[in-house]
Formats: sequence, structure tokens, C-alpha cells
Amino acid sequence: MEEIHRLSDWKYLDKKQIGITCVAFSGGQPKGGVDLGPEYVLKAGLIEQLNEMNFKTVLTDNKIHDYKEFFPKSDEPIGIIKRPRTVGIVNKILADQVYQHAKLGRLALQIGGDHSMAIGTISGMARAVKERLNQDLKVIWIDAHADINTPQTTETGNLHGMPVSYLIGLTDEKIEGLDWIVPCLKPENLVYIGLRDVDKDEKQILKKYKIQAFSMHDIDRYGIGKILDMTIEHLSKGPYPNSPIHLSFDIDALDPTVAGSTGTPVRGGLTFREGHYICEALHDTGRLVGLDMVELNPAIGDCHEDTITIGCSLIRATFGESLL
Ligand SMILES: NC(=[NH2+])NCCC[C@H](N)C(=O)O
Ligand SMILES: [Mn+2]
Ligand SMILES: [Mn+2]
Repeated sequence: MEEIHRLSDWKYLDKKQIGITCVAFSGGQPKGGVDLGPEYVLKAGLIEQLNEMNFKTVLTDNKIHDYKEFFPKSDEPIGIIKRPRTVGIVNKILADQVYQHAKLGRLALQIGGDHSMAIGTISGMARAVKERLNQDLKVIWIDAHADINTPQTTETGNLHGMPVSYLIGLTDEKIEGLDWIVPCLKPENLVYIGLRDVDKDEKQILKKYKIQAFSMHDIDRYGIGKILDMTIEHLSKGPYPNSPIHLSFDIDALDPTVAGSTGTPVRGGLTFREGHYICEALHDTGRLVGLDMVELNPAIGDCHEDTITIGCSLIRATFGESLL
């Protein structure tokens, strides 16, 4: 039987159990191969590595999910938005999978898959945090992109460029398949790190909602150490300075020379160490409850092994792999 945990703070969290959900899904963007991310990460030995670190791991349904049995028979674009019903149903199920782990006090790790899956992962985690602690979830979004386009501002129609706008609730337009999403993220509870390819309208949105965003320019200026200090300080404002944090890590935040197997690479990104420092510093807060590792696409580039290996080591760093 599951232990009954205290509800008064996040200490109930069983920091030795990780619920892992493998999201072999690529429908939020046009390129094949990102659905292979989870398979490659598991083949690289991630579960064994986490077990070696003394974690008990629970793989959702003991398999990699492609969710294909839930795909609608047809999914015509709605306006410019591509595959809204498919992205919608996958995320609805994913939200529940993450919620189930989180409500049992497990850390939740989601391996992607394209970044549209953060609609589900963060919805599920925020629901669990609300229910257990009556607190709002805080989110750190590591990415070259802001992924905050709305159906009105998107130029590509790819939903992996829009998850944040759905999580915050920036659009009232009810699009079939996506109409179940309940806004669960307040703009002040979000921090971006690594931005360098932000669309014009997205810049307006970041300004309008006063979202804390650290670009590569800011990292050059202050150094990654100070950026993390400022990030954690920002997420410690408000009535619950220790509230839980979810980390959504898009591998394209790293420089393409470091991790090039990803669908929308952008030059001038994070170094290997900067990426790991972020994970280590967040582990040290003791507040991390969830991690998404997304946009690993082994079908792109000729050194996908590096990208997969780095994905694994970022995950281990987030869960506290010690360097000494
Ligand atoms: N998760 C990602 N890699 N997103 C890239 C988004 C690119 C562009 N801003 C768009 O809206 O399509
Ligand atoms: Mn990105
Ligand atoms: Mn992204």
C-alpha cells in the first residue's frame, strides 16, 4: 500500500521514486524521428543509470507510448493549426499519466517527443500540486524558443510552438481537441532560460505579461550561475517561497555543436556545462517535482548518439548525480 503522506508541504514527495512516461509523439511538428527519442534514451541505459543512483523507477504501463490507438481517424487543420485533435487527445491522456505518478508522490520524468507534450505534462503536474498542496506550480522552460505562440500569432501552425500559451490561457478561441485544456500556469510563475529565436509576436506577449525571460545575451552578460540565482529568486516570490518546480528542457536550448539532433536547431546556444549547471542548480533547490526532456530527434544529424547521451546526463544531473 502507498504510504500516506503529509499534505502540508511538498516533503511528502518520495524523492526516491521516479515515474517515467515515454512519449513517442511527433504530431506537434512536421519532422519524423522525434518520436524515436524515448526508445533511444531507454536503449542508452537511462533506467539502469537511475537505478544505479538508487531510484526506484516506475515506467508508465511498462511501455513506450505512441498513443496511436487514440488518434482520430482524420485530423484536418483548423485554420493554420495542424493536427489539433491528435495533439489534444495525446496531451489529455499524458496529463492523466503524469498526474497519477505525482499524486502518489513520485517525481515525474517525461521523455519526448516534441514540446507540444508539455501541455499534458504541466497540466497533470499542476493538477496534482493544486490538489495536494493547494499551491501553484512553478515552471522553468529551457529552450532556444519561447513556444508561446497563440493560434492567432503562429506562423507555422505547429503546436510545439504554442504549449505555453495554452498553459497560461492566452487564447479564448476553442479549437476542437484542445478545448479540454484548463489554464494552470500564471505568467509570474514561469522563467525562460536560453532564448534566442523568438517570433515578433511572441516578444510582445513576453512583454505584455511581464514574463521573466533570460536570453543567451543575458547568459553572456551575467554568467549561468547568476542567471540561476535570479531564476530561483524569481520563483521564490509570493506566499509559498518553496513551492514545487517543474523543469521543461528542450534539447535545442543547447548549442547545435553540442546536441545537434533536434528539429529546430539555432546557433549560439548553451554549452554542455551551462546545460548541466542548470539541472544541478535546480536539483539543489530540493523543489523539483517534474522534468520533461524533449525534442531529441535521432533521425537528424550524424552524431545523434551525443545528443541522446547528453539527454541522459542532463536527466541524471537533474535527479542529483553528484560530480564528486
Ligand atoms: N519546441 C520547439 N522546438 N519549438 C519551435 C517553435 C518555432 C516557431 N516559433 C514556431 O512557432 O513554430
Ligand atoms: Mn526549442
Ligand atoms: Mn521547445
